[in-house]
Amino acid sequence: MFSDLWPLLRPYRWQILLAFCLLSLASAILLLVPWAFRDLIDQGFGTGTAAAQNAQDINRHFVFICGLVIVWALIVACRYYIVSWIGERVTADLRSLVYERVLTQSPQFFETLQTGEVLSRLTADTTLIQTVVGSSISLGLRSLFQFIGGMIMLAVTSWYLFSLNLGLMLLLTLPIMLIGRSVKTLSRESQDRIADSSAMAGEILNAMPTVQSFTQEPREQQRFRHSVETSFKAAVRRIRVRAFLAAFVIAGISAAIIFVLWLGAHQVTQGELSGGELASFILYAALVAGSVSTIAEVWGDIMRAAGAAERLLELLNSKPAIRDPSTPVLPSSTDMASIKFDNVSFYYPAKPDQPALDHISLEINAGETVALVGPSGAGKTTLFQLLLRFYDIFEGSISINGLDIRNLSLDTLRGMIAIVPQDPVIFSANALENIRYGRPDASDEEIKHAAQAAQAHAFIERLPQGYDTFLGERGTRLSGGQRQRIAIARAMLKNAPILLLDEATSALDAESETLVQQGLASAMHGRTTLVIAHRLATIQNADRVVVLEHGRIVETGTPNELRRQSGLYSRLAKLQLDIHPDHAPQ
Ligand SMILES: Nc1ncnc2c1ncn2[C@@H]1O[C@H](COP(=O)(O)OP(=O)(O)OP(=O)(O)O)[C@@H](O)[C@H]1O
Repeated sequence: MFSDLWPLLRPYRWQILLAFCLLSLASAILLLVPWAFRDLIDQGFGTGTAAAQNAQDINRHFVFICGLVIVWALIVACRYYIVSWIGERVTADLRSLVYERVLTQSPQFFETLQTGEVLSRLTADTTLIQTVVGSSISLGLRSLFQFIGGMIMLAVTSWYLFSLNLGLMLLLTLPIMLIGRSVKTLSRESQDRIADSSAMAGEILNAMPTVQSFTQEPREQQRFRHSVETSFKAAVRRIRVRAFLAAFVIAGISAAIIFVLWLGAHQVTQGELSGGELASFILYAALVAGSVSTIAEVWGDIMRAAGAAERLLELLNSKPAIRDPSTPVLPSSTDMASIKFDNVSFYYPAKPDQPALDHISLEINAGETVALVGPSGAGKTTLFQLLLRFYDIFEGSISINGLDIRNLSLDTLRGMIAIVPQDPVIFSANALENIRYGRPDASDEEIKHAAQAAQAHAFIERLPQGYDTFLGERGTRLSGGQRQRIAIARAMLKNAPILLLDEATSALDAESETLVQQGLASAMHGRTTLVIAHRLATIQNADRVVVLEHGRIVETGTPNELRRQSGLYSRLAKLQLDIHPDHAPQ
């Protein structure tokens, strides 16, 4: 498990080595202290020497001990700094890496994993790992050194007492390991529950207006409380086991040491051991006991982090379903684009038995405007998703300029397409930056030009700080129609050869729609455009209309041709256009 994290630690191996050296040094110094005490007791208080000599010896020993402690403190400070630095660094890298992997995932991934869950992994799980890398491991290693050193010094001081002690401790190891393992499982469970509540909160906070308009706040609070309680219970299960582990370790080790000391005390009375030896044995034993209880604690932490690491590695190792081809083909031209859907069939992974598209064949010439029409759920948006290669098709092929899109790099493919989605996203930035999202290197002038074409310029100018006005998270300060116009400006700025409009003007009033249509008409000029529209009035200028129903193409032709037939289009046209004589085509 932790070996999988090694690539993250590798760049900092020199810092780790330095920390390791400081750790060894600090432990070695600490181990010298009881030794100095032994000398102090046995030689400093030694009988038969002159009182003045005695006092000098005591002073010398104390100066030595003070010196040791000061050096020790300095080394501890350096080690603390380096180890915490490594912990923070590795966590920061891990967060960025996980985020980077998540960003490359295809939509299918996000269908099953909620964003709140990803956020919880990015924050809560990485924090656990930070605790372990940034403190627990160093604490554990220090204790391990102290433990090993302490045991060696115990052996040097009294072999007999040491071997007894060692035997008793070995007996305790197995149960400690077993309990540690169950901490890991319980920890994973508790992290999972925390992620559940984050996911729930994330979803609800994104839907506050709906929650409040249906006055569902008490119910949502209840649901969240329930979820938090579940994660609390999972945490309590983990804490219980850890508490038991701590009690077991402290009681077991202390009992072993006390037993050994009891024997030692008898040895002193029988003259087999000096008072100083027993004193230093006690100090070493205390050191060993202290380090064992720290190791147990750290072991619990490590097992807990192992649970978190498992969840993070799942994210790190999940391969995106849609990947670049190993040797992407470079298109000869990206200025113009013809599109060909050849016998395309597609099922969404979540609905494997119901085709979203069923043997679709459609050729669109460069510069042509094709409107996609059809009832809700007919598969219009799906065509866009497939063209952007958000999903791979099961049968047939999609090509641009004669090149199968699976042979193009995702950057090239998506760079050739500008889309105005059904529900445009506005980022928490100002108007200028929101439009610039379409082409990050665009100048302010180009942005304003695109805004003018999308009929967004006038309303942006009227905002309190014009183009510098912050549009709020998810564009809550804009109306639906204004959001659409920002999205249209963004797509226009991208200046790509293919333009996809998914009900791009559905939220506009008739007047702005006419204006935006004019802007769009100039954007469509020379571009291959696919327009999804429910309002047939908006697609009267399309070169061709393709009518979809149940994932199949049922009619194609110019708007006027289709109106003259007695198919689905003419039925829809009768319903929509004939009752709005203003919009009826001439
Ligand atoms: N991510 C998804 N997972 C599973 N099924 C999906 C997914 N997205 C869409 N579908 C289904 O695929 C079918 C086609 O959906 P699509 O969004 O392409 O329809 P549409 O013609 O664009 O509809 P509308 O006009 O309402 O936007 C529908 O039955 C829909 O339920």
